[in-house]
Amino acid sequence: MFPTRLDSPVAYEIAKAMMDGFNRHYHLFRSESARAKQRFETADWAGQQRAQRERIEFYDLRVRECFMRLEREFKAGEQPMDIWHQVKLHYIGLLVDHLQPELAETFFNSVTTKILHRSYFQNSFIFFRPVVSTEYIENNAPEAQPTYRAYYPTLDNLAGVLQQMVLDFGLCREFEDLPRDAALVTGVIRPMLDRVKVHANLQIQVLSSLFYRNKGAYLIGKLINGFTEQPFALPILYNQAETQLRIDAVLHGDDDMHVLFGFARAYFMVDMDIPSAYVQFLRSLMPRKPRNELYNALGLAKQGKTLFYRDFLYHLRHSTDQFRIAPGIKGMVMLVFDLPSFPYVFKVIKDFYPPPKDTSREQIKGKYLLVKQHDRVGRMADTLEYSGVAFPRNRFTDELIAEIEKLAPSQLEISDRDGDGQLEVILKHVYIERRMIPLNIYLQDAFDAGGADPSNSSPAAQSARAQLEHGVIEYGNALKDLIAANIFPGDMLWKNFGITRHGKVVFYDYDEIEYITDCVFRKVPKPRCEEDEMSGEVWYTVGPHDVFPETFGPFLLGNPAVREVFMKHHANLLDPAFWQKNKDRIQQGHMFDVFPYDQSKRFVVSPRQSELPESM
Ligand SMILES: Nc1ncnc2c1ncn2[C@@H]1O[C@H](COP(=O)(O)OP(=O)(O)OP(=O)(O)O)[C@@H](O)[C@H]1O
Repeated sequence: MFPTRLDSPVAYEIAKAMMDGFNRHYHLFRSESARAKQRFETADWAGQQRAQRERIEFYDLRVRECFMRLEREFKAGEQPMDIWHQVKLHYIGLLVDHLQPELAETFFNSVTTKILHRSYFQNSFIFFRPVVSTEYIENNAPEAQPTYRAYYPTLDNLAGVLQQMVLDFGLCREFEDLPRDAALVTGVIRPMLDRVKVHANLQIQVLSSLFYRNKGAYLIGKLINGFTEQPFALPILYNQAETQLRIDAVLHGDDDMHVLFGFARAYFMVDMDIPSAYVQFLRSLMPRKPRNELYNALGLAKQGKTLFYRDFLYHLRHSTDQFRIAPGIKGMVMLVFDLPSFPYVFKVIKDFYPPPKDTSREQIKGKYLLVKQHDRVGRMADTLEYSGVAFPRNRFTDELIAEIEKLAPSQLEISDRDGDGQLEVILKHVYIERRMIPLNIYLQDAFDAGGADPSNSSPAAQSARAQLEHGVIEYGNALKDLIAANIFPGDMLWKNFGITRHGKVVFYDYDEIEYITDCVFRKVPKPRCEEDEMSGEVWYTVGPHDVFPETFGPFLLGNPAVREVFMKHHANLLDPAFWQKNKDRIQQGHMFDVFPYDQSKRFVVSPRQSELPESM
């Protein structure tokens, strides 16, 4: 299919313009990420959040810019296919020795699918899989940083080496007491080397850029001894007076790392020359984490999306089960389905929403976009948004097809789009997110196993009680973290939250989300007369942004065991004054800390804690 001669000058020019477009994108993306260091050093938290939000837009802006240049300068859309084939070969040539070839391939796909008719990108014209390897890429420029640095401590000088390792990041802000912190870190790391043979290769490898997010900077590395590798992260935060730095904890082991890099958190800002090398290093720390999620965590969401789709197609080819309506209570706004063998759910916005839902497709998309751009503080699932997704028809249950036909007919096409004789289900617009156990199901399982029955003391009932307690406490913690992030979930029912593999409660129903600062928290007014008191109806006027926290109880706390746990840990969530106090703080410009790790891991819990919503 490809030409044997590259004889078109315009083809080279188009390829070059496209590569220039990508290089400009990565340059801007990287500069913005690199500036995170300075924002951290000057404690510019509002700037850090703004940059995190704005950087998400960069990719689409650059794709549009490049598309317009190609149309303007080369009438790209009118070029015949044999010229496009030459464009691709030239582009591949330009990828040799490129430091971000996989990202540049994705950029080519984004631009060409905007220009060319669908039939071209069906026939493998775009990069369906990587053409250029990302292995062993190095930047040999003299000023280039290596991807990671290695340190060779002994058992005796570990603290000194750790101290040097931190200083090598050259942060222009003093530490309160770095020798103290290095000793504390040593206190956690040193026992990992107790009772094991110390091998000749004992070393610490650390990625050469810090990972910035909100008010923290994270040093990411691993301790290697023999064939054992122990991943760790050191969060660097400000002290209480916000004048000097300190190391706040040592996060280590699988769970800590997965929570830090979780899919429900904002993307990190990292100054990287060779992102694939960062991903490879991170994967050595978290081998079970899909590469798409690591690219996402690094802010390279388009690459994450590309890799997710490749993983998905690969999974489809190597599985035989059928898509089905997702377990749990059906949504009023979203039609949700999943493939049992695959850990994600697919969400389609319905065409009709029954009362009391008063919304529109555009409003719902707006809310999902808000979440994408907002700091998700580990409590709101990230979503991947796709349009025109095709699935094999024979993998859909008839029940699911009937459900889509009934509830979202405008989104559905069943056809043989690419003419290969296979019927496809093509969905116009889909959100995809990690599958969790809906919290209502999680609690129901605990009830079914006797967790809410105080007279049952069997081991199964005790473990169910622990499950119930964990779910309810974590639910309240999730609400409080959302408050800290200025988010009011709107619909707080258990079914709108899920439990992750690591036991975190995460919110996933965004259509009624509001900023806390837009809400009006009110006490339920006192009845004016007996008639008011007896009335089953709401007798007082309610504004569109009014929220009455005292009324949450009847919806949430019908079960006495649930009520008991909730009231013990989170009674303040039913108090309008609590919500109002936090709203005031946010309005005064305060940015709460949200820690991607358990409080018990912190070296010092500062008095600042008492100012925060109570879970934190
Ligand atoms: N990430 C997920 N993991 C597992 N199940 C999910 C997930 N997202 C949604 N579900 C299931 O699909 C149902 C509906 O999803 P969702 O709450 O997003 O829809 P909705 O239409 O916005 O709901 P509502 O009617 O409350 O507004 C949930 O109650 C849950 O059972």
